[in-house]
Amino acid sequence: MRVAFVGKGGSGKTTLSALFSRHLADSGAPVVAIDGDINQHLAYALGLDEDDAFGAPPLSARTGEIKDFLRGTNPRIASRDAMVKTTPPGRGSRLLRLLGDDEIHGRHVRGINGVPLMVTGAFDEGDLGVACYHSKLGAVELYLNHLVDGAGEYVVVDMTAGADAFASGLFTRFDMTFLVVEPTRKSVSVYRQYRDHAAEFGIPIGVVGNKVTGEDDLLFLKEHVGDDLLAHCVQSSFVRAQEQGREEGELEAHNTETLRRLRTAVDTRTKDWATFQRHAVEFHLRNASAWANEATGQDLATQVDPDFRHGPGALAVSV
Ligand SMILES: Nc1ncnc2c1ncn2[C@@H]1O[C@H](COP(=O)(O)OS(=O)(=O)O)[C@@H](OP(=O)(O)O)[C@H]1O
Ligand SMILES: Nc1ncnc2c1ncn2[C@@H]1O[C@H](COP(=O)(O)OP(=O)(O)O)[C@@H](O)[C@H]1O
Repeated sequence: MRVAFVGKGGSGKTTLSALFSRHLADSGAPVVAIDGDINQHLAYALGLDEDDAFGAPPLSARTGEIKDFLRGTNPRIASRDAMVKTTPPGRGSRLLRLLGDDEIHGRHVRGINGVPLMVTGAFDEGDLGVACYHSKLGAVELYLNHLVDGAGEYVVVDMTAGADAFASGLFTRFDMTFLVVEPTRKSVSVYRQYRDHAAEFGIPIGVVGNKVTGEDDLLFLKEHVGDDLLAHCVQSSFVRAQEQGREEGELEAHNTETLRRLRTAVDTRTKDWATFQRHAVEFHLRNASAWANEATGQDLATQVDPDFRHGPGALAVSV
């Protein structure tokens, strides 16, 4: 199952992505966390020392190689240059198992305190004015498009909620999207925007309140978020201590219960591979006509393999 944490910057996406990934990993579940936030902090939130480097290349540094690997022998994708981030898998494409023995997991995953993590890479000065952050997310979208994950396996992506998420089909690649919302008007307005986009495509979302300090905060969230409010985290002295470099205490019981509820919300979803692939194709065709046909000089609609059925059955025959 794939889970995204989105929200306004500073709302606590990274913190909750780290706590949730750790919660899953501690239970023994296979999990891959992915840092897709413009502020690349997830490794540190998982406990990497501030002075240490992550130690594996960011996905965005190897988008070309990743395209070559994933296109495999798919005859509809002639080269890496013809493959864009929305190019859906077809017969001959390489499909991935979670944490499988393949070059993407092998090269890009590093375990941080027991949580396998991949990172998209920082938006650096070289990118200013020449690229948008969504270019960094292309490899994540390709990874998710080619992954065949099962129940009880988890991918947790820490992601910005900005327009970048909607620049491709990335926001449709998840079984559940958790919107992290603080009890503030700004945070609620980001929720409303995201909710409206998600509703247009039938994307399941749930709101997680965060940094709740009392009854007034909770009432504010209930009033503005209503039934979308799945659970909330209270202001956490455990999180604050970690931020201050102190490993002490345990996560508050209320917050642990919230993590359990989030897991239940994910576990009660059922995978619908046909809809997943339909969305992939739909967004590929949109991107093809909006910019990608022109960018590649090809008719990218021909990349769609009408006889490909995504899911565990396709994995069995993948190269
Ligand atoms: N949604 C959307 N709308 C308009 N233009 C877009 C969009 N997505 C990507 N692009 C531009 O296409 C170029 C390649 O994009 P990416 O590097 O993100 O990805 S990929 O080619 O799909 O792998 C790249 O342009 P250049 O930076 O000029 O190469 C992107 O800015
Ligand atoms: N429940 C919480 N209790 C205490 N501090 C929190 C909580 N959630 C987030 N924070 C703090 O708020 C700040 C922003 O959180 P972060 O996860 O980096 O946000 P985002 O990823 O959405 O930008 C960090 O300093 C983090 O430690």
